[in-house]
Amino acid sequence: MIKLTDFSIGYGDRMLIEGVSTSIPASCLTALIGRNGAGKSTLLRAIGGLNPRYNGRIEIDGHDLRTLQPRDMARMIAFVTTERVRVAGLTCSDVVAFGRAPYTGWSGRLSESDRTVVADSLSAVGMEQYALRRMDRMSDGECQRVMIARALAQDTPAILLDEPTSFLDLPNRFELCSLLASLAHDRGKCVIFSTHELDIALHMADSIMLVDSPALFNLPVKNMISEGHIDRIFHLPEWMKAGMPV
Ligand SMILES: Nc1ncnc2c1ncn2[C@@H]1O[C@H](COP(=O)(O)OP(=O)(O)OP(=O)(O)O)[C@@H](O)[C@H]1O
Repeated sequence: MIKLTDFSIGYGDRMLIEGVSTSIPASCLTALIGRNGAGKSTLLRAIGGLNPRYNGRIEIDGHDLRTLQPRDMARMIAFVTTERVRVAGLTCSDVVAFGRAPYTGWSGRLSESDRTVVADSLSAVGMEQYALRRMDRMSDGECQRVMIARALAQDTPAILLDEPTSFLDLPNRFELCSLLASLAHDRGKCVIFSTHELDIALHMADSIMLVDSPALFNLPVKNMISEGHIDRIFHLPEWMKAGMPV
């Protein structure tokens, strides 16, 4: 689904990731982890088409990212950032409807089928009853669900999320990750989310991408643990190691 070939990225003389080739498949929930400043957001933004200053090649479903037109790109990848859309007066439904922009004409007018997609997307994240509620009156957890509904409405094979669980309490973190897992497993999407929550990454994801600058490891969770990468990078205390999946 997403393929990096001889991929390098950095700022100035500082390489964050260098000479990496790897693939991230569809139907897979991948957690992107690494220490602070390792380059997680930089990598995610590059894959999402928001940072073209990389070397090598990024392919989405066989298309070179550099050759995709913005509208085609928006039909391939949805990006959920930590920013919240809280424009006064906008309803949740309005915000989710933005996700249909790659499919509507210049007027942005929604067809009947666009409206159905918006309603279905809100329903998929359990927010159908919030459709007409104002975004500026949503809690962080509710807001995050609406932003994911917007990504769903974009109807892309890949969804990238930059730290989607920050600001959420523990039950909501696990609930949100369960939702992401079901999008991957039941809808066949390629879902990549960056996180600092190691327990969530290790217990909820199928695969882990670990930025160990300038290397990038991309392995199933169990291999990532058994090969010692987690221990080496995060220096886990014994009590936490005991709770890791084996
Ligand atoms: N526009 C920029 N120009 C120069 N350096 C940058 C720029 N953006 C980020 N950096 C630096 O690149 C490094 C990686 O940043 P990035 O935000 O990708 O890391 P991260 O792994 O997401 O970090 P965190 O876990 O702290 O959110 C950091 O040292 C950061 O200071």
